[in-house]
Order: sequence, then C-alpha cells, then structure tokens
Amino acid sequence: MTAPVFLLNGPNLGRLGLREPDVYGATTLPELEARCTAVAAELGLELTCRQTDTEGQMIGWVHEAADLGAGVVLNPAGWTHTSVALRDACAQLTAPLVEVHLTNVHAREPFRAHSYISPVAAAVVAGMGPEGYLAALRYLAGRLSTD
Ligand SMILES: O=C1C[C@@](O)(C(=O)O)C[C@@H](O)[C@@H]1O
Repeated sequence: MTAPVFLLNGPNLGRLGLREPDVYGATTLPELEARCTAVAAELGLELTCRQTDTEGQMIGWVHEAADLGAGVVLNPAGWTHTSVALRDACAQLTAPLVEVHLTNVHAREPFRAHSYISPVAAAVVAGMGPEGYLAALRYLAGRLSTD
C-alpha cells in the first residue's frame, strides 16, 4: 500500500526559475515536482503536488491532508514568517509535517529566522535547495507505513 503525502508550495514558488534565480536557483516548480514525484514513487509514497498564492486555499489543503492522514512536505514561503492561521491548520495534521525552505533562512534577513510553522513540524530542512524536498520525502517514507 502506498502512503499519501502532500507536497505543498506557498506564495511566489510558482515562479521558481524566474524569481531571484541568484537566491532560489534555476530549477522551475514543474521540474522540482517531477523529481519529487519520481523519488516518491521509488519510496512507495503517493504524492500530490500543489502550489498556491492564496492563503485560504493552502489552509484548505492542509485540512484535506489532516482528514486523509497524509504526510505533508510544506514550503510555506512568506507565510512562514507571518501566518498564525497556517500554523493553526498545520497543528491539526495527524501525520508528520516537514517544513522545507530552499534557502538557509537563518543566514538571510533577520525576519526570516522566525517561523510560525516550525513548532508544529516534525522536521525542518533549510538551505539544501531542491535536495531538501527529496530529503523530506525520504524522512516521511521512514515515518509513514507503506506496508
Ligand atoms: O518565499 C520564500 C521562500 C523560502 O521559503 C525558501 O524556500 O527559501 C524562504 C522564505 O523566507 C521566502 O519568503
């Protein structure tokens, strides 16, 4: 049986490849999602990939993951540093959540060092670029039953 995992990307991440490539790299979101989907299949995970610039939409998807018992890999992007509402949604998850950032948020502007999401995450990955998403999937595969 494959375990369900949601890969959720927040605001401005649909513009990866175009967006500040010196900071976020050249990989586009479709390329990133394709790599994650291939690795997830090898790991026995059933991956659902979504991106939104709308906070209510993201909160709805987190509720959906909670109701399904799905693991979540979340890059909350700018909402990391602002959103109590997204944090409260994440607190309802019933399977592990991994918070992922492409960049090392602790080595950037001071406002990026604080995350509302980290206290309700099982693990946090920052600064590994696209590899961080793959590390998150490998971690979840070890935590979720795929029997
Ligand atoms: O949009 C983003 C992307 C980010 O989450 C990252 O992946 O490094 C870091 C955030 O501070 C920023 O707002």
